[in-house]
Amino acid sequence: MSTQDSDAASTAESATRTATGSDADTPTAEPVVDLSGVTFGYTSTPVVTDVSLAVDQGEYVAIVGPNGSGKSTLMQLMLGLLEPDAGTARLFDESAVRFDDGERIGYVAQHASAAKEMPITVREVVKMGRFAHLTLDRVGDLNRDTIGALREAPLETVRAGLGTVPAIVNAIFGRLSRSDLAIVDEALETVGMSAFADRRITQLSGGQRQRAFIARALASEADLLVLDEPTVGVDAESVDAFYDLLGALNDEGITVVLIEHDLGAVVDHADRVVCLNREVYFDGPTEAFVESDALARAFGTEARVLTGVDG
Ligand SMILES: Nc1ncnc2c1ncn2[C@@H]1O[C@H](COP(=O)(O)OP(=O)(O)OP(=O)(O)O)[C@@H](O)[C@H]1O
Repeated sequence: MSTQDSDAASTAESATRTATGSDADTPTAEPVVDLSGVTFGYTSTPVVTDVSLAVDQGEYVAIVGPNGSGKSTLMQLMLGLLEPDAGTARLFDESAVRFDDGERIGYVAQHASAAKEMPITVREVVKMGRFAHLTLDRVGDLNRDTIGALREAPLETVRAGLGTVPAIVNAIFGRLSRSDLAIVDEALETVGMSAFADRRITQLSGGQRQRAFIARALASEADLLVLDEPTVGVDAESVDAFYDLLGALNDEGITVVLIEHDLGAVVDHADRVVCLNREVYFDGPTEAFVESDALARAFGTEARVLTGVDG
């Protein structure tokens, strides 16, 4: 496999795209995600072994692999939620575990199930995307403890999906400015959820809920969208709409990294595929992935069923 060639091609391609989000005029020269020789195990047995992987700004990368192959673990290593046992993980050119600029990342966690425990509306979920932009002068008379917790909130929001303490959420909703609220409205409109803005998140279909989380990521004006199996449990029509939206965001320069079990969707939408089964079996353009033997090696016979490819 010639990953170097493909890396060079994707780097060149991404360099031609226009950046948006908080760094609109200053495209990042360093990779957005940079894993080098990363090994990690929950026990003494590694579930991710010697993975090196760089994602440049503007790329659209799908991570695929069989169940239990380490995809979610790899994503958590990318985000600094887990620390490598060996190797290095960097995010926006900082150590991933120390990275604390939550506004740059929109993370849609697998199933986003935490929402079920929080009786909040779609609009409130999306407002949470603005928390990372609140500065101390805008939180006014909140007491010291709340401010301390608040400063943790953006990262917590990113890292735990919806893991922000409700009391803090309530305390800071009132601190959002008019322009914050306009951004929230725009994000809702972009994902086609304006009509559902005041509906509780628990009263949505899976596809609608995922769109609400995408809107939260949009409202945060993230440069990097990281999505862990975002279309699980989502009906076919909503999946198409979801991918249209993701493609449009990527066209605007937002970097997309997603784990997707549906290889048909990967082939249709992603520019680059990383095929994982504890180690990297393939890393390159989607077309080359389809023609490679990585599927068979990483998935075994499962691959044909997943792709509908006979060969
Ligand atoms: N918190 C954890 N503690 C211990 N082992 C874990 C933990 N999370 C995952 N594992 C194990 O690590 C391995 C990789 O899991 P991971 O969730 O990263 O795989 P995956 O490719 O995302 O799987 P799936 O496609 O089924 O979601 C599996 O064997 C899993 O059982």
